[in-house]
Amino acid sequence: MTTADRPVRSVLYIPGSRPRALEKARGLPVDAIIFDLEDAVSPDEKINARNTLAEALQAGGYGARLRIVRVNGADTEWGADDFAALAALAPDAVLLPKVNSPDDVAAAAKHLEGETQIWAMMETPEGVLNAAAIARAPRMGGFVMGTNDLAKELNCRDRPDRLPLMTALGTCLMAARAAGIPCIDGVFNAYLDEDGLRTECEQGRDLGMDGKTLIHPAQVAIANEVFAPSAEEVDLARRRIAAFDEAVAAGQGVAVLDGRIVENLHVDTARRTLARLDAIERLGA
Ligand SMILES: CC(C)(COP(=O)(O)OP(=O)(O)OC[C@H]1O[C@@H](n2cnc3c(N)ncnc32)[C@H](O)[C@@H]1OP(=O)(O)O)[C@@H](O)C(=O)NCCC(=O)NCCSC(=O)C[C@H](O)C(=O)O
Ligand SMILES: [Mg+2]
Repeated sequence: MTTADRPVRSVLYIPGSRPRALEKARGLPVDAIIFDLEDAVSPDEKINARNTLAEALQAGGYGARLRIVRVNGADTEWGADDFAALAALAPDAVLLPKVNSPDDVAAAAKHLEGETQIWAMMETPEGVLNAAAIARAPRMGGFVMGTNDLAKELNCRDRPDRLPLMTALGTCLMAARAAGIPCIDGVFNAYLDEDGLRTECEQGRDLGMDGKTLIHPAQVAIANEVFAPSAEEVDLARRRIAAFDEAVAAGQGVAVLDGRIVENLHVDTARRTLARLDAIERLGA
């Protein structure tokens, strides 16, 4: 399974400075973990967090979960040392904060060896405007929406329907899809509000997001459920494929199911739904 087609329904941030949380994550059913050295870690904990995280990653135990390390920006006093530490941490991907242009990615790529991918935090207006080029930059493996920073930069209001963020979410999603990389939705800050989280996950799923970034274990089950194909979607996918196969066998190019047409492109979507289900089941196994 490549990172482009593996499930990334639940992507949990863990501050690198919290040993208990780093331990707990080994048993959480998350698809991916962002081990954070940036905004979840206070300046006086930065060096300690890097060392604590190195110990945790070297000890291992994270199984098939995608291991992503978010470093501090190259323009900060910690960025260069974070990057230097990556060789020993050997994560699947490094997540760059506040990416503004493909040049930011190219500069980071020069310091990486092996297969390590680069993922980009999409959280600045300039980054969003350059999303298509960033998505095609060297080693680019995925986008993570930074909706808190975006809201700050846009000076927009915090609305439950996220209307002010829709342009940025749609632009980044479009760029990610054109480049064939995943796009993960931003965090829902009220981590004990299950109904609010579910509504926002549903919205992200409706938009086409691949998963949700999370900040607390209590959010994992809802993201895993919403970003997996539902029983109804799986049933419809199977019936569409069967109806189309039957139509083709009868010499027709279009089938009709439940009063709606089914064309080739709907069958592609149906097959993708079933492939997603398979990938989730394989990851669980
Ligand atoms: C929000 C928190 C500070 C709450 O922590 P805490 O008070 O410890 O919560 P609980 O007591 O309810 O925790 C229960 C147990 O769960 C473990 N735990 C808590 N959080 C995590 C976690 N993220 N990963 C793994 N495990 C976690 C606790 O250790 C407890 O375990 P146990 O002792 O066994 O019972 C805290 O959740 C937290 O710090 N969350 C992460 C915050 C974070 O990472 N923020 C930065 C990312 S958001 C961002 O920057 C996005 C982007 O850049 C943007 O711009 O939008
Ligand atoms: Mg941010």
